[in-house]
Amino acid sequence: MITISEMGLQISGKKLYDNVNLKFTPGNCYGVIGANGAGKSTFLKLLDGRLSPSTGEVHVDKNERISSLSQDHYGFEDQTVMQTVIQGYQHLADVMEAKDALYAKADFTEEDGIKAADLEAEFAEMDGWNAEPDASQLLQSLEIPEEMHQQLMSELTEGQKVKVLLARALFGEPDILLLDEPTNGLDVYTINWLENFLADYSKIVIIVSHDRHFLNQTCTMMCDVDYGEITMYVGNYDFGYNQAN
Ligand SMILES: Nc1ncnc2c1ncn2[C@@H]1O[C@H](COP(=O)(O)OP(=O)(O)OP(=O)(O)O)[C@@H](O)[C@H]1O
Repeated sequence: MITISEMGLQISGKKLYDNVNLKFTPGNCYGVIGANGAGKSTFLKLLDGRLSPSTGEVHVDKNERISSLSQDHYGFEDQTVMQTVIQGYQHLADVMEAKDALYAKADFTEEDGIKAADLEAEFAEMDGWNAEPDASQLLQSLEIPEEMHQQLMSELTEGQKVKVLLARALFGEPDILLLDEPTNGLDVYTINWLENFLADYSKIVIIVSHDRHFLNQTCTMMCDVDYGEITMYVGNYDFGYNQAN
């Protein structure tokens, strides 16, 4: 769950939000709407900790993992497709790497054995043994075939990169999924696929999008950012629009 209490934010002397109080609960998909420059993307940055509020609090339950869709299409050029997806679950990727480094040691000590056992337990708890098959399945359902999974991101087309970054965000069932303009650069087939994926998702999803059709298909709640306030209402985009007019 995410709880926002008396939250305010000023950027460069400009008040963006004032005294915002909201709760986000699992099983809901929230659409964030508002005029250009109202503060929709900045709101996502407050949720995933890239920004801190000037006043009040943004509280995320301990042990809840947040995953954000990366907008940086060229940020992973020297990684393989598979690495890019798995690193979306950073802690899992770190444990995988630490384990591999330990086993690669020429002078593996008793102490290393104890460390390795701890890492193995943590790895199993995160369902690490299924990480590659799960990532592979996710990629294939996004039409990135198996023979591309060990290719470097630099070898992919722009459209393929967008799909891999989407797989990276969705990988490992994050507790909180933040999607800023997820339909940008996606073909109609993939947009439909994502709509179906989100319809079945039981965690918290928060989407910033100008794509009204997509918001109508996916959202159960809307957050309207307007003049420093964020108002939450039940329903999808059209439902809220009809209520307000
Ligand atoms: N790091 C920053 N420094 C200064 N101003 C910023 C910074 N980040 C955001 N802003 C300003 O805060 C306001 C909100 O920006 P934000 O990108 O959140 O808006 P938005 O609602 O997502 O807009 P759009 O729909 O155009 O993407 C804008 O006026 C923007 O210029």
